[in-house]
Amino acid sequence: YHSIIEPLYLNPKSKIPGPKLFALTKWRLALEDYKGSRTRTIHALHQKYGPIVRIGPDEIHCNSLNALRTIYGAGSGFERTWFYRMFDAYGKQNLFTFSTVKEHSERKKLVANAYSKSLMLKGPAARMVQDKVSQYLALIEAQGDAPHEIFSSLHYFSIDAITHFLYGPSYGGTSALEGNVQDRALLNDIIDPTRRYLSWFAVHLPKLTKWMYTRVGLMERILEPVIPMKKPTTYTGIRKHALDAFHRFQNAAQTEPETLSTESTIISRLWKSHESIKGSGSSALGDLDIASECADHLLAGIDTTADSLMFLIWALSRPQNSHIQQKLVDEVRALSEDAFEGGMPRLDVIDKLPYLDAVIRETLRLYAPLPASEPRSLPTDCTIDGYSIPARTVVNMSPYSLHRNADVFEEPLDFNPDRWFDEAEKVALMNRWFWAFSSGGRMCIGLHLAMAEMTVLVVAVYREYTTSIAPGFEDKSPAITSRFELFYDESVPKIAEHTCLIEFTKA
Ligand code: HEM
Repeated sequence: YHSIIEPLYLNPKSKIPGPKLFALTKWRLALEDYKGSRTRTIHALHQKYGPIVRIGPDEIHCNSLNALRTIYGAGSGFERTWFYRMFDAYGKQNLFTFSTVKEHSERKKLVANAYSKSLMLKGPAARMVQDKVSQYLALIEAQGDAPHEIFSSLHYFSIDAITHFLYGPSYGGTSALEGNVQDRALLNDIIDPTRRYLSWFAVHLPKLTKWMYTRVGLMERILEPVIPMKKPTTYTGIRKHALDAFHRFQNAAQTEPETLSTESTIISRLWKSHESIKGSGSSALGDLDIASECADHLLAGIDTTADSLMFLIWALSRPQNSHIQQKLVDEVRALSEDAFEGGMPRLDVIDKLPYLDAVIRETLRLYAPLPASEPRSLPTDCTIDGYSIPARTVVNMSPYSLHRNADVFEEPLDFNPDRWFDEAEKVALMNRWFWAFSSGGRMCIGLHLAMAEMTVLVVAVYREYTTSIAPGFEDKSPAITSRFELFYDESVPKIAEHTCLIEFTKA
């Protein structure tokens, strides 16, 4: 009764279309996760069953504007699920992992202003981005005519930018672009493919995973050959770097508090708030809360921006897209000298370049760096797309499926920035389906920082260079890891994991 009759015939979710085996056991979807085919399989289920599909006994997946508003609209009341708890750092929750609206909005108030568009366009953050882009150009220049591996170099760029934004140059800002070996090594555990198995274990067998990774001595040695990812596991180095940066900052703040008044970093904002409410009875931030918050933004800001930039440059470099690259080159080379300061693009000017915007938007549509589902749940019953959904059902939507709806995006697998110049009505519809940064209260807080990094780098690169695919890389798609899966361009025959070879030719 409990295993078959109730889930398949009596549960309100039994009315939702979908394959019976997925409705009977969560392990059917877990198998797709293990194979690394979750997102593509769910997309195929939508194509077969329609905009709402049951993907587990207590889990559904949606693909409609109506569901998007109901679940992810501002004030919807839907909460992040336990799934996000694997992003806690040092045993503390943070913006990414809070589930309740109250906890989340209290924390968000402390940092939201620092990520606002107006602060990003001018001031220290904009100068920091220009500085990192100029170091990126120096790296390409130093490479000469040899092909350049942009997966790594763009990760150097993104880690340097986000660490400087969070901690400033003195406490945790990295120098990977300038060749610092230790800082570059922080990225080593990101490229280990076994990180996908570790994610699978952490999500599907969390207690066993925790047990395996906390053993010491003989037991640790016995388990070593069977653990999903050898130690150090993903982000171990980055989390340690983040904690060290926090301690350096804490020392400085305690010994020379006057340094704080000149700092505009995220860590200094959190510290000031921590100091101002300490002892006042309100819930002050603990030391590790600050460390966890910064570590989380650090992790959120590395792969996302680097992976998007890599796909953007790769897509523009493909021979079939040379006309697209040419339009972008024409736009950025037509900019007047006023659009630059110290040789670097001024963010407040290039923010409004229409073709650049379309290229970035199209990259984030087709190659969203976080393409997979974003699980949420509601403490009460609700209705989605006409179906009754019991309280605490896990509901999901994904950029991958939203961005491949052929009724909205014609020829969805084509990289075509020109689609964003279609009739106003069509563009308005595409914008409503565009979901790379999520939406509502839990929308990406780093959106404007990411856009700043991408726009300055792309303008600076295409003002000075044209790019093409390096010989030997023509039939390969670069590929990125997101959770348990590898994502790449599905129309290209071969995959090159975590590598992308590009030739830069000076104008
Ligand atoms: C192209 C670049 C980026 C994309 C496409 C992106 C996308 C996203 C998405 C889809 C989410 C929601 C995830 C979910 O609910 O499962 C998110 C949340 C978040 N992102 Fe980004 N992100 C990018 C860059 C950044 C950067 C540079 C930062 C730097 C701080 C950042 C910080 C965050 C944080 C802290 C959250 C949690 C926000 C909250 O819950 O209030 N992201 N991002």
